Amino acid sequence: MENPQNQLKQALLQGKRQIGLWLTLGDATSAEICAAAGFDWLLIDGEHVPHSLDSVLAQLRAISGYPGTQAVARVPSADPVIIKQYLDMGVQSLLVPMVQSGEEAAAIVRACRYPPGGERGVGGARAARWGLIPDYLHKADEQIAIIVQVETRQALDDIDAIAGTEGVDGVFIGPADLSASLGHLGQPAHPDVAREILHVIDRIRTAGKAPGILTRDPEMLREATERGALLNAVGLDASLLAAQAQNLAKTHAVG
Ligand SMILES: O=C(O)C(=O)C[C@H](O)[C@@H](O)CO
Repeated sequence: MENPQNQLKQALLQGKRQIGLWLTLGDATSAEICAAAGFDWLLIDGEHVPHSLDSVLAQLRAISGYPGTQAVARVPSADPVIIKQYLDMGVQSLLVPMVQSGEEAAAIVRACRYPPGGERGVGGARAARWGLIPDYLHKADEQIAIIVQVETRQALDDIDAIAGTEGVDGVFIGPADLSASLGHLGQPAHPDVAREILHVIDRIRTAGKAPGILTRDPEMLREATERGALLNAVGLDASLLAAQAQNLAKTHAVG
């Protein structure tokens, strides 16, 4: 059995834009429904969703039945122990929130790599198909995509160091937190925020890394894409369900 190729990482290296959806329901069936819908990637959100490791694993398994759709998982924090658990479950594309400096980005890269290049602990696990992938320990690092999230003023101030960190594959902008940090809480499309986002995309591209963003704002999506954003999440599962459910209820409301 071969170590699975990370198709998302390959696509980003080739400069191919990838369209994704944020999974916030924490449920394997809804993850599978979204995988069947045909997105290039789905984000299993371990930061804001009340997940257990088991529910992350169940979603990974559900998505793995759809080879055209890649799973990305967001850890709750940059804790190396949690990163190790996600990687051991078979996550190959990792999103790490709230990265503030080049030093933090370098520590995340070390947490994702086996010695001597890093500090990932060694354990037989699903990632290695319980020992059935020959030489997994020597093949794992190259298939892991490390995507760090910048979403504060402090991170923007160190963007060149963060994006320039060896081993970082992509830098993902979080407009909700960034707008809060820039003094525009709840206004991710505020012109000041939009200006910073486009500038950051330029810096990420200059560092030779893949820029990414979650935005439901069509104008922001268009501008970010034109500037070179490659990893573009365009919606959230819960919001889709909420909007459609409300529409249907309104359509059939009596009285
Ligand atoms: O700051 C952001 O934007 C993100 O990191 C994404 C949010 O966490 C997501 O939950 C949508 O609001």
